[in-house]
Amino acid sequence: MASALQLQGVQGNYLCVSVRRGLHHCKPQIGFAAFGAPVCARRVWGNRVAFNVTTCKASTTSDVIEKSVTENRVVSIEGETSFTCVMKFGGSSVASAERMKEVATLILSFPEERPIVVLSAMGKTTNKLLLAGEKAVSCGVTNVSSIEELCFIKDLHLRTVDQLGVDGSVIAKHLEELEQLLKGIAMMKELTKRTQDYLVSFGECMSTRIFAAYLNKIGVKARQYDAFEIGFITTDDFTNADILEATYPAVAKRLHGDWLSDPAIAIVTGFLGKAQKSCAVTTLGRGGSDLTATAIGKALGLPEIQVWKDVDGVLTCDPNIYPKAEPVPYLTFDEAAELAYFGAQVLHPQSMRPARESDIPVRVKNSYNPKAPGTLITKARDMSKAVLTSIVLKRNVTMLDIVSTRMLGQYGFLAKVFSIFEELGISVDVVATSEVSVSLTLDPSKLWSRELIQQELDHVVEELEKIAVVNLLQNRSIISLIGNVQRSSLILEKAFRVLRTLGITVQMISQGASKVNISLVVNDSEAEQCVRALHLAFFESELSELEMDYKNGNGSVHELSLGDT
Ligand SMILES: Nc1ncnc2c1ncn2[C@@H]1O[C@H](COP(=O)(O)OP(=O)(O)O)[C@@H](O)[C@H]1O
Ligand SMILES: N[C@@H](CC(=O)OP(=O)(O)O)C(=O)O
Repeated sequence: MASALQLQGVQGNYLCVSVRRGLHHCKPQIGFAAFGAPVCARRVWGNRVAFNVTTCKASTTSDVIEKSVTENRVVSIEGETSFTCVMKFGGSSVASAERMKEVATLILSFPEERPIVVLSAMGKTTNKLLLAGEKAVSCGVTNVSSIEELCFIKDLHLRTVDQLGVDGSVIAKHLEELEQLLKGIAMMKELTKRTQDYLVSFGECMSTRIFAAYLNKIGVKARQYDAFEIGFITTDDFTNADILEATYPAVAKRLHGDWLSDPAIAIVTGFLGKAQKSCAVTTLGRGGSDLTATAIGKALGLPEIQVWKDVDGVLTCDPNIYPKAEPVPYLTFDEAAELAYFGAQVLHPQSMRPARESDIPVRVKNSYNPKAPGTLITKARDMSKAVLTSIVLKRNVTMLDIVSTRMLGQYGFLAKVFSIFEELGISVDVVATSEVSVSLTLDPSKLWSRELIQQELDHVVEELEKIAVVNLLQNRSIISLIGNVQRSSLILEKAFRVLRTLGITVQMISQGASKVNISLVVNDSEAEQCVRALHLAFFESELSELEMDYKNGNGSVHELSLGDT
């Protein structure tokens, strides 16, 4: 019974709690009565309740706090007069002075919100910083000042400051330090992952300073924060760090405390953290600002997390592969996580975790088209009519066919295979097994952190060959069909009809335990064509379009009857 309540914190006269495990369907007092506390509900939103603690006995309140703490619940501070939502704007949304002005207008168009704003670096700044770092390794100290990417970054940020009419001093020190850092790299002729993280952090540090200065200039009180200074504690895995639990109470305390003493919109650097052991700046993996936003949402127990992009939400496939991709109105956390993990660039693979843990809805919106409804991501949705939600492509995957050299029925074969991957620290994506063989795919970049170099692959094969016959197949793609796997027969029937018509051989198929994903492995060279044809079959019901597309193809177009889509 006690586990029905999650303490959120005390603010002023209010004690805010999340009511969990179904109790939110009951009156909040019932949940609270689990602690025997005679209190009256002040305000209810979602599954959260704010109680006026001045109307209940102080000793009762501290009992609740103590009990929650000793039961090891997350204690975070939330208050009804503090922030109301987190809004994350990606690089494309803040790529120029013009875009920053539009984002400011957009934020101010929600006067009822008191947002925490998470920003990425401007435009392609992170890529440029990475390139500048690479060039610095070999260009020599005297040539650093003329590295093309450094000049571009300086020019972009100084121009933006100028066009927004804010004081250049907000970024002057950072630009100077950035050049010094690149000179240091040139001198050392080496760019470690740790230095690389420090290097790319300049992007978010500058975009947030410029934007906060602009808001203040137009009379909107804003305060800039570097995530690594306000409690974002991560592992020491530079370039792909993981947020640690200690982050949530620390971030909530800092942001909430500052609001209480001096209310201002918070402008926080996305993507960055502070390593627990070394205390150096870390990054959360490419696209990591989404994760910063959901972590802040969880820390403060906010009612909604908004992620603003340059597309009308999560789409039915990558619009760069197929421009007719359509927005998906609703997704579950599981679907969104799977989609992100299997390569949809639109969301960071880990970003759904904090939102799911705290059951906070995530809205993906378009900052270029704010009226579009976007995608709402929640714990559950009506799946009764859902078949396929989205098609995702992950390219440049390596596949391994591993056949045991032992007799049928040997136990421990799979365990041995996977222990080899564990020892070598290599992530496996998709797996299909029979009694004596296993086919699997390897993540080409270990969650975007580094390339699986040939040397490593050779080493894997060498190890596996001690127990099996191994066939290594490169240049493969995983096509993930994200949707209602309860209807897998329908999805597979339709998908295989499309692929047969195209003359494509599927080299592996796997249905994940998550129940939202069916993965097919094909050759890289065939993958985009497959995605387009599958999109046509699943999301565009006009048979005439199919006929137009396939009339010159190998198979019979009339076989591609769409059935119920
Ligand atoms: N399924 C998908 N839905 C939406 N966008 C996708 C999808 N797959 C790939 N993308 C790409 O992701 C981009 C948005 O993600 P990202 O560049 O990280 O945005 P931001 O920088 O604004 O955070 C889109 O412009 C689009 O090209
Ligand atoms: N700037 C970082 C972090 C990020 O989240 O960027 P974006 O929101 O533009 O994908 C990157 O490029 O990876």
